[in-house]
Amino acid sequence: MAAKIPATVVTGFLGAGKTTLIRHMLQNAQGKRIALIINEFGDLGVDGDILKGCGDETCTEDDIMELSNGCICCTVADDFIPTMEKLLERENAPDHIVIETSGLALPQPLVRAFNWPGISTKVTVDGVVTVVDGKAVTEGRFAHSVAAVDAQRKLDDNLDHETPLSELFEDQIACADMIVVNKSDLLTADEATALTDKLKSEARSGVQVVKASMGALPVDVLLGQGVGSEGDMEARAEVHHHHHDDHHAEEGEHHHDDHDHAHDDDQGHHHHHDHDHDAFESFVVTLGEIGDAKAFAAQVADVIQAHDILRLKGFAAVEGKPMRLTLQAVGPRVDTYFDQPFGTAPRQTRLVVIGQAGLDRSAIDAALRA
Ligand SMILES: Nc1nc2c(ncn2[C@@H]2O[C@H](COP(=O)(O)OP(=O)(O)OP(=O)(O)O)[C@@H](O)[C@H]2O)c(=O)[nH]1
Repeated sequence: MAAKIPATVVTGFLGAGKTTLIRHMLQNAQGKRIALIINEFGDLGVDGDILKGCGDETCTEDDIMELSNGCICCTVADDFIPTMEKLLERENAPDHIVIETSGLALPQPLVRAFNWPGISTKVTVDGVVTVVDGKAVTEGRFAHSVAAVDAQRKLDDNLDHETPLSELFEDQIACADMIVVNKSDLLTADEATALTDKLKSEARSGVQVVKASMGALPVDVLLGQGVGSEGDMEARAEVHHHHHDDHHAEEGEHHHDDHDHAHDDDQGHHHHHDHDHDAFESFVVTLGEIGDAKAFAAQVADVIQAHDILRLKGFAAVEGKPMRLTLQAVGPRVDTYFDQPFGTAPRQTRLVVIGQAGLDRSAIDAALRA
């Protein structure tokens, strides 16, 4: 049986920066063929056009499918599943599928849909990425414009949950495998750290929380998480939701404020986009042979934990083994397997370490050598 195609679910409120993040990903896809499924809303949705105009040859118009019949999680069976089936029937299957949910979608029903017969054998959820508007959340709102989120809600006839924003936010956090604190260019370093720590404490253990500006994440960090999220739905419990008759009055009072400031961000006064490239760093550690594969994997897991490493991958030479040990780590999970003989290549261990800027390279290096 062919390997399952990995699918990444990108969720987060209206304006959090999902489209910006996906656009950055497409422009840095390194030849990966990515198909997009976008959940759009009437006039508010221009994401498809933005992404089609990204001009990247790894993503042609044919690779973008739009679901415009309303909230993806409320129309899973009618809309999402058939679209997915169509995509999977194609002759040249994509390397990766990325699904952008609308801001109001509950991610859980969508992820659960990957357990459906006909889908479950062909695709797996690589990871759920929740994009958070760092500025708005720091200021105690959830979205840049709560009024715009409410407008989106009203436009959607198919939306059958009137979940308060705070609960939607909790759901999006509870379902995340990676949380992106976006718009960190609008935060002070202290604010960004405080929010990151808070979200880490609220998320399930092992969930990566990363800061980003303009969704600029290395594609290696974003894709290839290999979680299989559909397999552990119990861990991603939804908070208790009230349906239909709920008046979610608590949100009403913010409307005026939001209106006044609705376009602040578009002025660009406080943006420091030239810092984007400093946000992540990677370096290579080269070692000689290692003694024992299992012990080394455990050691790597400890180093990852101690130094907040996002990704670590490469291969190792194991004493007495002719094969190369491939090592892939996402957060605290380390996968290893022997992939090919070294042949004439030097029997070295080479590991690429990826993390947010500020990694303590010499300490990491020393810990991996220990
Ligand atoms: N300052 C700043 N602005 C950002 C950042 N990321 C996105 N934006 C801006 O925020 C606005 C919304 O970004 P989008 O990527 O469209 O957000 P979205 O989550 O896709 O929103 P919808 O598709 O409408 O749900 C745009 O004007 C972006 O340029 C960021 O990191 N910093």
